Amino acid sequence: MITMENIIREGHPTLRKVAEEVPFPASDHDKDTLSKMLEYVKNSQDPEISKKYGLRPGIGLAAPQINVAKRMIAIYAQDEKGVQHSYALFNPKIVSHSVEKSYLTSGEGCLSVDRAVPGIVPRYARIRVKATNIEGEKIDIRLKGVLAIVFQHEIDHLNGVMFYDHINSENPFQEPDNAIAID
Ligand SMILES: CNC(=O)c1cccc(C)c1Nc1nc(N2CCN(c3ccccc3Cl)CC2)nc(N2CSC[C@H]2C(=O)NC)n1
Ligand code: NI
Repeated sequence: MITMENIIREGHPTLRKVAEEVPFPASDHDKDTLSKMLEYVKNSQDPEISKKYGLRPGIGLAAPQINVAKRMIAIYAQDEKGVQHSYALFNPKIVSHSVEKSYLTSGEGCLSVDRAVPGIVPRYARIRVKATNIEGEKIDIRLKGVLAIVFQHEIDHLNGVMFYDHINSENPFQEPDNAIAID
């Protein structure tokens, strides 16, 4: 299982690399890695398992965070209706997005960042993502709310981008124009 020892922290060069596309069909090794990434995110949200293994909670994880420079992400999050969503994806790509922005009013955290970095992280409010799931099926999904935010945060990791790269350094709490605040 993946634990915090497997998660690299800011300063490690892999976090600033552009990750490689996963060739198809995905190898059993890559499928196993992606499955373990989803298992981490689920475990990290379980009070007993996260306590037992000292896991920091998260709703998303990208392969570069476990020092694997491949385009793989795992997401386990509830939408605003409380519906649980689970994604283990190869080669996710944002194919279109809204002009309108959104942001988490409490800012963003990252399992590879062992400090709070206060500030508003402007994201696209709605995105369309194409990817291949762990079963090898092509998916084409439209996302909004927290799911849109976590997808953008994790896809950023595949391009060597950290959430705080988006924070306005002059005024970290400046609300972006035309943006939806998400609590
Ligand atoms: C600096 N302020 C803050 O961190 C911050 C502070 C307050 C609120 C928010 C909303 C903040 N922001 C923030 N909180 C989260 N969690 C809230 C707690 N939760 C969780 C915790 C326990 C059990 C189950 C779960 Cl579900 C896990 C997820 N996650 C992210 N991000 C940014 S996008 C990727 C995602 C991620 O997984 N990061 C590790 N941001
Ligand atoms: Ni992160």
